[in-house]
Amino acid sequence: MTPHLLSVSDLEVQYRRPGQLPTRAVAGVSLDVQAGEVVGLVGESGCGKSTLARAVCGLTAPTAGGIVFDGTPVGPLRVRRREPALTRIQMVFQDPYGSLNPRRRVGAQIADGIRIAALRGDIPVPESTDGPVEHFLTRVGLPASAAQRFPHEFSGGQRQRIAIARALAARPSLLVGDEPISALDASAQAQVASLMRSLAVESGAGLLFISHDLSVVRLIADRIAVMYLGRIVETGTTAEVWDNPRHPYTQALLAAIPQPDGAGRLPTELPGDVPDPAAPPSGCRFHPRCPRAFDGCDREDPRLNADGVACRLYA
Ligand SMILES: Nc1ncnc2c1ncn2[C@@H]1O[C@H](COP(=O)(O)OP(=O)(O)OP(=O)(O)O)[C@@H](O)[C@H]1O
Repeated sequence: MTPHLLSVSDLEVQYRRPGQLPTRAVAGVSLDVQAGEVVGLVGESGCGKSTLARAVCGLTAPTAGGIVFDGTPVGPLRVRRREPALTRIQMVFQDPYGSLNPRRRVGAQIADGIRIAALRGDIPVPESTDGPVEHFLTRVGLPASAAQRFPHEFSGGQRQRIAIARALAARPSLLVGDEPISALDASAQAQVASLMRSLAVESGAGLLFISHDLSVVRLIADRIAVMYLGRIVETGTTAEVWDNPRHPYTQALLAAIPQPDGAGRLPTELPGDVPDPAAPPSGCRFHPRCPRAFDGCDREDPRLNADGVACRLYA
């Protein structure tokens, strides 16, 4: 069997602040991504998606568990030492304003990615980066003239395309998109998501695409993992999760997607907000909001079963 490109096992990430209870933002997550595969990670704000993404990229230290990327353990120390192998993970963030340098021309920023790949020895050091920069701009649907301009001269969607071009220029084998479309207007969202999918798949890279929007994720993902309060509560192929959601939380997420006729897709409503991960509910973390909770859900804490669902209804 081919080893996974990315293998996350039983990962825990806690934030500790003096005088406060530790926040277990990621509370035992296992997740794999294969080369050429698109995995969508969905869940409400605060469920730990960004923390998981940052740990995968070596930007946040795990408290327990492991992350192995292409046979190499990932940890902040390895990233700080600038281990070349880990530059094969490239991240696209929610806010391209924050991730692009406003004072540098777009071409120079994409050239940084090209130099990263050259330093790693994956491509020869180019005599000039002009040609490769134009190539990556074209791949993300921007004209060559964009290289001479500055980020503020572009729309949000175009800036995100620039961030994607810069990430791709570093020849990643794993692309991690942390809410890369949530700051974009509706018309740009599906375009940018589809672009990330096609460019990742064409180059044989894996894509971990994080979003709170299940309706966009299902357009591009091969598999979906649904996260709730630091845990994955359901995982399966996109068709399985979309057509036959089993966990009451997944059902509720789907129910919240507006339909053309104004009605929800499923007759389920989800009360309340995601609880504070510093003081999670006892038993199943979802039980206080679960419309299908029954006796014992406040005591037993279900883990993902062999069918990819963490719920006592399917024990
Ligand atoms: N640096 C930090 N220090 C303390 N707590 C943090 C820190 N970063 C995140 N948290 C907490 O960890 C939990 C998970 O946050 P995280 O940002 O990973 O979730 P998310 O699902 O990505 O949400 P969002 O989409 O709003 O970013 C939240 O309760 C958040 O308040």
